[in-house]
Amino acid sequence: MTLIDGQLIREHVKQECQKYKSIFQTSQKEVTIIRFEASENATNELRARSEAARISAEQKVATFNAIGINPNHIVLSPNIAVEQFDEIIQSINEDCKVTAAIVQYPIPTKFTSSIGLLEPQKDIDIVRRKSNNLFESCATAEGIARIVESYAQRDSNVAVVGGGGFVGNGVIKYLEASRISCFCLEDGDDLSRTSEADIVVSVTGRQGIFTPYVLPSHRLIVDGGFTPTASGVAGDVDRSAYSIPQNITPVPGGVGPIEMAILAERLVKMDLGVELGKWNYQQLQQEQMQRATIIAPIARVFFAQQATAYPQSIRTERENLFVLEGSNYQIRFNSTTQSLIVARTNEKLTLIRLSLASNQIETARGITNEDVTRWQQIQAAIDSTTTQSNDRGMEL
Ligand SMILES: Nc1nc2c(c(=O)[nH]1)N[C@@H](CN(C=O)c1ccc(C(=O)N[C@@H](CCC(=O)O)C(=O)O)cc1)CN2
Repeated sequence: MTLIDGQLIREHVKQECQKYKSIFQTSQKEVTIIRFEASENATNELRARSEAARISAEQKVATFNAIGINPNHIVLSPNIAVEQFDEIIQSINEDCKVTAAIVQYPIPTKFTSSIGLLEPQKDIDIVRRKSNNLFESCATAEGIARIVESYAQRDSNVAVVGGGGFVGNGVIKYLEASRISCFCLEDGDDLSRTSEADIVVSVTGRQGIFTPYVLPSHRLIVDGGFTPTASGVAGDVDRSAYSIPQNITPVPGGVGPIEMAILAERLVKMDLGVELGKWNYQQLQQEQMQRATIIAPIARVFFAQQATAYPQSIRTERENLFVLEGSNYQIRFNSTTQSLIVARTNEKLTLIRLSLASNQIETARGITNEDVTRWQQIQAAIDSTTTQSNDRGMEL
């Protein structure tokens, strides 16, 4: 089983967007993200969906910030008057600084007709549920279809479980446009019919419905569920079934970050009319692995050398966690898991995770060609140690 890393795609698209960042920053364009709080008498299910909307909205804020667009995150009470909400939508339509707007689902029913007022050219996530001349369906549906395309073969058949809903319906439209054979199953249908497919997409939002008992071995499972629970976030696929398919998008870390990548691509298209190149997950992954294969051994040797020659340069963050930090990168060594992590200083994202026990690269994402060049310079500095080092060792 291989876990498909949605963050790898998100980081790739973020990098692609960097060349437009200064244009966005200069123009001071904005994206509005509107979210409703759960009402006091909301059911537990509705509360969970509102919490998912909050998490998703915060991910959007981070994504838009990263590419130089100002996010304006508005949180509304479900008790405001419909006329008040209509005015908010009208002001978005009239404000030329606002490039795009997203209203997070769930949307209280009394506001659903107001969504139709949103200017179609600003509807980046097709929340009006009507395609505009830019996009066919919501970003989640496009992201799921793009992952399926990365794995589909000529004779593939895709089961879309929850295919009658908004996201599922969008997935089917995208797959049909790409001439990928698919069929729809509804929540409540016999899930064993997924055995007719080599790829399964599940967008029911029913946590853990895919247990090992209903899941034969597939080429790919795309889990579009996201249900916050007391013990963490759950997808439609039960954790106990993760080892069965050949490839699976995990929750969290799968479809969520892929959706953010699609929104970033869409923003570039909406605001600048630029269509970014289509990514293929397996190609991106290969590229990242190649870059990580160059960097990981350099990081390993560098950490070992610094730990031996300049032990004072290693910070003990926890009993089992030792950190070497430079102005560009951090190397973290976990003595319990025997793994080495390379990250950028001041960023949480793991670029590379290397298992020292197996010498396997377990994670590789967000690595640019510039990173490879920098690490090759570090390698050159290691090779000519005495000329480059000072009493703290070499700069990372
Ligand atoms: N108009 C829209 N409404 C809503 C959307 C949306 O995309 N457009 N999303 C849903 C909630 N949702 C899926 O159903 C969702 C939840 C979370 C994420 C996400 O980015 N998750 C990340 C981060 C997880 C974390 O920090 O714990 C991940 O999976 O890694 C995306 C979508 C609500 N309404």
